[in-house]
Amino acid sequence: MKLAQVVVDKASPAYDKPYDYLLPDSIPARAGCRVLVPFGAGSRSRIAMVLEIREGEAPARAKAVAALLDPEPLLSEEGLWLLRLLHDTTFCGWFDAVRALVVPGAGMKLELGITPVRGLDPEALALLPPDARRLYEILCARRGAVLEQRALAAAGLSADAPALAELLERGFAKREQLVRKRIVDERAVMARLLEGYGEHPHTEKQQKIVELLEQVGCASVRELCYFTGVTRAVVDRMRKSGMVELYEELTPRRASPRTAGPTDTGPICLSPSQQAAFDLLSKVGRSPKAEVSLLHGVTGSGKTQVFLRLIEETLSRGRAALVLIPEISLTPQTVSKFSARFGSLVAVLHSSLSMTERFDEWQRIRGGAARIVVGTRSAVMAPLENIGLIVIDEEQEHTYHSESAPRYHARDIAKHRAVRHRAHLLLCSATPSIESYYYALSGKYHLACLPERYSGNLLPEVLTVDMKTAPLAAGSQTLSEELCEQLRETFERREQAILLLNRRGYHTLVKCSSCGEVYRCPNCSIPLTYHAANRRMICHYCGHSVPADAPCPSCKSAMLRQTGVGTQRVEEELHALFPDARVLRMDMDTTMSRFAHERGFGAFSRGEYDLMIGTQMVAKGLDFPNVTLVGVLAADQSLYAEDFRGYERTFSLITQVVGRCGRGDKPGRAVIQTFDPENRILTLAAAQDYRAFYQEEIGYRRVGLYPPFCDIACVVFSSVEEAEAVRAARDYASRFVELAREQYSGLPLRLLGPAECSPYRVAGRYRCRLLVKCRGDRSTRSLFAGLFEWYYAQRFAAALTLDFYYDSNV
Ligand SMILES: Nc1ncnc2c1ncn2[C@@H]1O[C@H](COP(=O)(O)OP(=O)(O)OP(=O)(O)O)[C@@H](O)[C@H]1O
Ligand SMILES: [Zn+2]
Ligand SMILES: [Zn+2]
Repeated sequence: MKLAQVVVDKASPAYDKPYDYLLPDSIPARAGCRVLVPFGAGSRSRIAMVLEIREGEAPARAKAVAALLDPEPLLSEEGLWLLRLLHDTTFCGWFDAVRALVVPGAGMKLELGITPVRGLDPEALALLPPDARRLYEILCARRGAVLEQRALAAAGLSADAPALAELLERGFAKREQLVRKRIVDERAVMARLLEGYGEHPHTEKQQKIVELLEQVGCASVRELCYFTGVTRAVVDRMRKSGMVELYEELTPRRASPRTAGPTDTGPICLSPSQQAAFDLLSKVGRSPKAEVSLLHGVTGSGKTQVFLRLIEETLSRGRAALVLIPEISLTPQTVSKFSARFGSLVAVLHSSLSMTERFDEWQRIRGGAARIVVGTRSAVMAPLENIGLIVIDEEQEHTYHSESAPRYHARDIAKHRAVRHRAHLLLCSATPSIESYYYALSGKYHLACLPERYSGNLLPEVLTVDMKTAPLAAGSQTLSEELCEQLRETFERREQAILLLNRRGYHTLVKCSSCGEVYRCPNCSIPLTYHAANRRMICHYCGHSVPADAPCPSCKSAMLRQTGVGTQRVEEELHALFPDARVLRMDMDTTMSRFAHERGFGAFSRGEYDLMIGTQMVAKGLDFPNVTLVGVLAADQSLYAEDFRGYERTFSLITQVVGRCGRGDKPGRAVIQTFDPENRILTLAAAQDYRAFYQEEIGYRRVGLYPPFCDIACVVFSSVEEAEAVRAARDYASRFVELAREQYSGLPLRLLGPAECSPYRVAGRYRCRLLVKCRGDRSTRSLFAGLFEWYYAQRFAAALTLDFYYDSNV
């Protein structure tokens, strides 16, 4: 008896596990294919992923697989292995993992459709209320099943109108499930049935198409062939005999800016220190085992050139390369470097691609046409084969950690894949994570260094301005005289400047001038931010907004005064101070549209602006040779995060932004404005002394027991009911202590909390947190798995959610 072990989409957590189904001989499913299976109450069809097919005894009351959805496996053997890895290490739902591995263009979903029951007694029809009758007539006028929402909309009825329930109850219509495949063809040739199709004699194959079209109304020819298993010729014959008509539907699509052939084909010449780093790394890359290296190079040292050479070498050995970059805003520059050198061998994957583009790229990777994949976090799952090199640029960036399920860290997945492929994993950064540097020093990683800039320039000279005493520029509340003087000189020399302000909006706080109350979001425990563009106060967590002239919520006084600064405010001050300077603002508000980054950075690099001001997206990775001044406003901002990585992040941010200037042939200078000039982190970042920062920080991590000396698991409970979140966190904590004592007594574990998250309330939900310091081994995972099982058996209120983050260190 053939059995298919499957995991099922939309299974509730308590039932989310592999199940065995009988696999009839008529269904040629393989591991990695999706199938339809009867599941749950009423045995409705659900989409499922086949993990494994084997011969075995059928379990009692086993059900059978109902249909095959993918004739070719969607997940390769490695894909299935990654699926298990994601599930077992991040404790996500099985289908969360499937979705992380499968490109959305290949996704499908089940939807509810309704079909009318035809040929009923006209008298019975006449007795229906008018709404129900209209709906019934609309259903009858269409072929096959109609999506519920669509039918209701066509009848002008709301979703809760009784008409639909009436039709269903009285047997005038049936509900049925439709599988909708969401493949997006570039230019889809669509097919639909023509009037009178039933009168033509037709073959069995043609009957299959008729049935499918009766069900879905229309479908692309590709989908028709795919689902029915017939060839295109069958459809063509039906067109000739007048049963179906074919028509073209254009899905809008952006021409990819990728150049076809490489435009930069000359040899990559390396400086002596780049050459030395390359020689070391290339030797590591030839090792028959998986290896990890850290390339630690100061800002502007040319790390990109070094790994471009490594990629070239990897390709010449017939192996593929995967390159991860932290943020989409950095993509245009990096991608153009790659396509210039490798042309269409490069595939690009990031989250702001359209479905079609992503699906195209995914197919080029799977088909082997693309041998280099460049992308953000999720690209680490790319179905690339025979990987020889994985590069993670700016490896310390938190964007490599996924904030929704599956909550994986790209670096962890990359490590596992490197082992599987016996590949070389190369981590690059000017400010590596403390963990990576620790491993590099301890010999677990290979370490290559680029101690000086490619241009031969020194690192920028840094001036720290104490905002408690320094004079402000005339008419400004945010810019010191010193910074303005530097800006003036830079503009006079026709050079460019970058200003970093780590907050968006105009003024951050909105305060009542009579009672002093700060205007807070009613759903979240954080203050609202004023945005001049639409004159509203907005919550950056949940999007809640109120008009700027709303009265004070506690005293109803209309007097609301704003304090603090944001990018818009600084932009206005700059316009007043430097009326001739061309200022480009880059923050989340100005770059919402898909191509805004490309346009903005492109214009800046062509010299169309003198000054770029923005949030952290202007701080990292960018390479503009004409930038000679960097200013940091409110440098202390991110120092006070409660997270243990707060210092690391601040150090990195400041070092990186300072590193944006003086990269060409002219020296750079940076001005850091702060209220806390004595602060150690700031002083170290100003000196750009990574080694000294590391020495301090690693001592603190060792004493406080933080990574790399342990792993950290974070369990967050949230609910609209405060008491519920608190109780769940407490119960979980006591269950944890019990289990740890009874079954895992030898494990090194430390439980902290429950404590309130910061902010405590987001989008109306209260959030409580437990921290567990632990060691990332099998027993620890089994302890957490046991706790999950316990949790789902507790029948906590459905509105309560548990989020689990595991912060492992490579
Ligand atoms: N071997 C080389 N040949 C020609 N140009 C080079 C070479 N190495 C570096 N450069 C140039 O030096 C500049 C800095 O290089 P790159 O952007 O790779 O630095 P980086 O180490 O990635 O810096 P950061 O960490 O600050 O992003 C770039 O303009 C790059 O083109
Ligand atoms: Zn007030
Ligand atoms: Zn809010």
